[in-house]
Amino acid sequence: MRTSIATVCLSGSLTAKLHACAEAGFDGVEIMDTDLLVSYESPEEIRTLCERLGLSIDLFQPFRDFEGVEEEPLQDNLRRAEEKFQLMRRLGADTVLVCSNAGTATVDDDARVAEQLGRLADLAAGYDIRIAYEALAWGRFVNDYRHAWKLVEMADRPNLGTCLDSFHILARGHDPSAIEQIPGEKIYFLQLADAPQLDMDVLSWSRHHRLFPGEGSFDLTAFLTHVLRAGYRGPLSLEVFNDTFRQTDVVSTAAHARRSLTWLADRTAAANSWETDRLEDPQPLQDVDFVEISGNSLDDVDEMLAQLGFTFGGKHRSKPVRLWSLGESRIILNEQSREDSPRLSAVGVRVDSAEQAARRGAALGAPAVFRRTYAGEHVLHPVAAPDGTVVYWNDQPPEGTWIREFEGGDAESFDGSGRSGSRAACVDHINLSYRWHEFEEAVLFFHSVLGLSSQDAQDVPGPQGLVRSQVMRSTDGAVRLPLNLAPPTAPMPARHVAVGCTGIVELARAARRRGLQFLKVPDNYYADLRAKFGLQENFLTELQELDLLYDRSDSGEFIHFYTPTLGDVFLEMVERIGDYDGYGAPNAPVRLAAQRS
Ligand SMILES: O=C(O)c1ccc(O)c(O)c1
Ligand SMILES: [Mg+2]
Repeated sequence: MRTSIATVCLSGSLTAKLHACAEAGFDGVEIMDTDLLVSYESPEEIRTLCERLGLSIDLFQPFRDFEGVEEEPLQDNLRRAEEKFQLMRRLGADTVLVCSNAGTATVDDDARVAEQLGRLADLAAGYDIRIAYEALAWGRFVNDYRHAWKLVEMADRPNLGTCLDSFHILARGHDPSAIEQIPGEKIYFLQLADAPQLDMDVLSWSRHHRLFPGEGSFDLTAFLTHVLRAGYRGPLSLEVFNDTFRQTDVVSTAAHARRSLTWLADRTAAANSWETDRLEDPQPLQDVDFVEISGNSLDDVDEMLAQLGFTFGGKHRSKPVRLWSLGESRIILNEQSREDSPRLSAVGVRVDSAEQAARRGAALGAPAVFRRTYAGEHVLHPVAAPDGTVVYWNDQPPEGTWIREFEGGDAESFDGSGRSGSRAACVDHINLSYRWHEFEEAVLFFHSVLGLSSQDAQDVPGPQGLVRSQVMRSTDGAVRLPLNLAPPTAPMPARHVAVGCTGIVELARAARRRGLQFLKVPDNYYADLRAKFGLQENFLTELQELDLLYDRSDSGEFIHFYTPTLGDVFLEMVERIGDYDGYGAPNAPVRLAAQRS
């Protein structure tokens, strides 16, 4: 697989972009005219730099609005084109992108448009240039790839082909299967972009909200399958217009972009049982092994866990690390940390093969994390998520491995198996928050490295604007990670672990007796609950006395409460009744506001 990327995806000067593309391992680039015209380097200097960096210039995009015009403007368009062909000769680029006319077209006549494209191709032939004609989703008369291909076929020139762009095809809901009817050698170029499903005008959607493959909701695996079945063998090129990516660090965004193509090629090969470009398959996730909270003094967290009814599982025999558990939920407190305040620092998941999972992570560029282990200790293979949260894979039952390294736990109720108490508790979900420039990369990481799939994002009103919440989960829901994105200037929301339990009302009452203060819920909330659900008065009073929150769906009920925030982390206890499958989203504004006051 050859890979390429449009320079418009990235931030900075053209030379900085080219260096970053080479460093990320791309084979080539698409250069947009604007990137060149704002550069002080001559076309020859850019050509030499690309050669030195091992990058080919796979596509150049120098003008718009060529075809579908009357003869007089066409003459001027041909003149413009010839100047750009001369420039391409200096640049060493041999394929030019011509987008369907979105601005000046007045002629809706396929025969005349095909004839005009033919004249352009004949002019380009004198410069050994190929024309790749692309249907923009908002083209005036040509906005469907099948129409663009028909015009190319009608013009019938040896140096005229088409450029397919997944965004224009999938955003319009056009069936991509007809791609297989285009001869592969006539598909001159392939541009790939994912996008979230948005209900907005397609031009703004395209210019601001495209995403790298694996981060949105387009079925790019099926799309690429059609293109490869057609016989296309050119580069997979990313053309992702996105305001965030054009502001983030160019080197890390280029690496992030490159990983999205590794993921897409792997999943497409896997879906078709092709041998090439395959990685190890993602390991199905069984459940959450543990969650780790770090900080250099975690006494407050110990106290809070004891108040919640967690059992002390012992101290690690060689490190300042402690274990607490409630049922199957295990929380590790790690004081080997330079950070003052507690933060959620690691998540362990259980899989069939930790080594295979680690190999897939490495192939997708997830940085390996070194954690000191001593003789006889279970060796894990952690990697870092984009925000630094460490992810561990474990393929052994916890009682057979790392649990044994903890000594001096509460033997009465802690049976050494990692389980404690009789409550059927487990980690229900882990809520992670991201800064504006980390979010998409985190989605790609959890999707590609851990094999989690995205559910539809929701916007939750917070005190400083909408917080985007997107749940990533394993197929059976055993591992669920709601990811939160705060508005750019708002403080980062704290992260939290939600522990599922039964008998939450008694659990809350016992925690109160042990002195735990919950996050205070306003009385107005309970008046609203009464109006919304018509709850029994004594149940409502019980909820209110204990600061419990409540939600109900067609499939069940949800009762939950939050602890105060310690440093950057807090806990939530949740009880799911029936088949309730959400996260209490209607209550999130209450939590976000309470945490700010
Ligand atoms: O938004 C645009 O103008 C634009 C330009 C070139 C492309 O290949 C494209 O997909 C969109
Ligand atoms: Mg395009």
